[in-house]
Amino acid sequence: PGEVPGAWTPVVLLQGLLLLLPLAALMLYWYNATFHYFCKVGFFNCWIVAMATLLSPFAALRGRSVENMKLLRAAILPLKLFYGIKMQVRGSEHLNNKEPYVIVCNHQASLDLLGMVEVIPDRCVPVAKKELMYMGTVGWACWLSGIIFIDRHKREDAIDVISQTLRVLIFPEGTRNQNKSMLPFKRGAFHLAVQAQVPIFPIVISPYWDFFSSKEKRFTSGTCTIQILPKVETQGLSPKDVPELTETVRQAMADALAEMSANHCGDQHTEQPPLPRCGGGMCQAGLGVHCTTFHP
Ligand SMILES: CCCCCCCCCCCCCCC(=O)SCCNC(=O)CCNC(=O)[C@H](O)C(C)(C)COP(=O)(O)OP(=O)(O)OC[C@H]1O[C@@H](n2cnc3c(N)ncnc32)[C@H](O)[C@@H]1OP(=O)(O)O
Ligand SMILES: CCCCCCCC/C=C\CCCCCCCC(=O)OC[C@@H](O)COP(=O)(O)O
Repeated sequence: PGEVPGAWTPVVLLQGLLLLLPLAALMLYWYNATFHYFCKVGFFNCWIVAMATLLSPFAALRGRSVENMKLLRAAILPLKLFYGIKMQVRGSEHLNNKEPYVIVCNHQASLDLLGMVEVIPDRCVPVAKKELMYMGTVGWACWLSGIIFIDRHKREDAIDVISQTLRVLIFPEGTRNQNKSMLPFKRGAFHLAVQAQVPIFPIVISPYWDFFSSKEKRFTSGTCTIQILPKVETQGLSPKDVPELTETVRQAMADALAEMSANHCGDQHTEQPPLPRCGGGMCQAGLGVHCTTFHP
């Protein structure tokens, strides 16, 4: 008793186990939501690292250039197909603009990259935290693509770096946020637009609740809507207008997010914290947003 019968040597047992392992992984992938989630997130990260490693040498031939953003986009675009995520872009006609501008977008998760590459115009670069620069070949690929890195703890340096580019995509929440409401906005993007007197394009990516949640470890397929809102002009505005401008844009984006949430997720309504209302000054300054929307 206790002895392994002749044919069942440890080697055979090991072989059997090795055969069973992929099968067990496959079963887990289909029937265990958490395992499914980690596989998909793992694949996302591996894809990014692999693509960055493959493409960086080609990008390096050109040197640091916003033209390399095209390579980066091409590498990320197919990911939505692997994940079965349908991207719907609304309002893309608003972005037909040859002049400089500042794009502001809500930031939920790394998955925003999929939405970002759908809409980011040519020669426009995102602003990212400097920690991304140290992520091996990923950081190198980002640097080669002209992505602007800021140290969020060094305000003066960050302001200085952001001010040097004028076709820029900024996540004004400053960090990832999957809550039902948007975080208060950082003001850098709005100062930049006012200083350069260029318009702001607000972009809202619909909530991922119905197919992705890092808290609940859920990642299925689904539809994501990217809404490009009408541009907000800054001509004639001065730095003192920045706080009101920031709240006006945030409110327009919060309204769009609330509408998308209601359409997407039936019973999950967004909870918007009370915000300063769109003031008369901004409306009179012709900010290009429909203030009626802000006074329900
Ligand atoms: C195959 C290839 C693989 C590669 C794939 C990878 C691709 C990745 C690409 C995408 C990356 C996306 C990454 C996203 C992120 O990393 S999000 C994190 C970083 N982003 C931000 O932080 C957003 C930008 N932040 C700002 O603009 C901030 O305003 C900042 C300048 C950093 C200052 O922040 P902070 O001090 O925390 O807060 P406030 O905004 O409240 O500002 C404080 C006071 O400073 C005044 N201020 C701000 N900016 C200016 C300015 N330009 N000029 C003058 N004054 C300014 C502001 O008004 C505040 O003062 P008051 O309170 O108004 O008196
Ligand atoms: C040899 C070294 C190898 C390093 C390997 C690194 C592995 C990294 C793998 C994949 C990286 C995916 C990068 C996607 C970046 C998406 C942008 C993003 O979401 O950044 C977070 C930032 O917005 C806010 O950060 P916080 O929410 O404040 O935190």
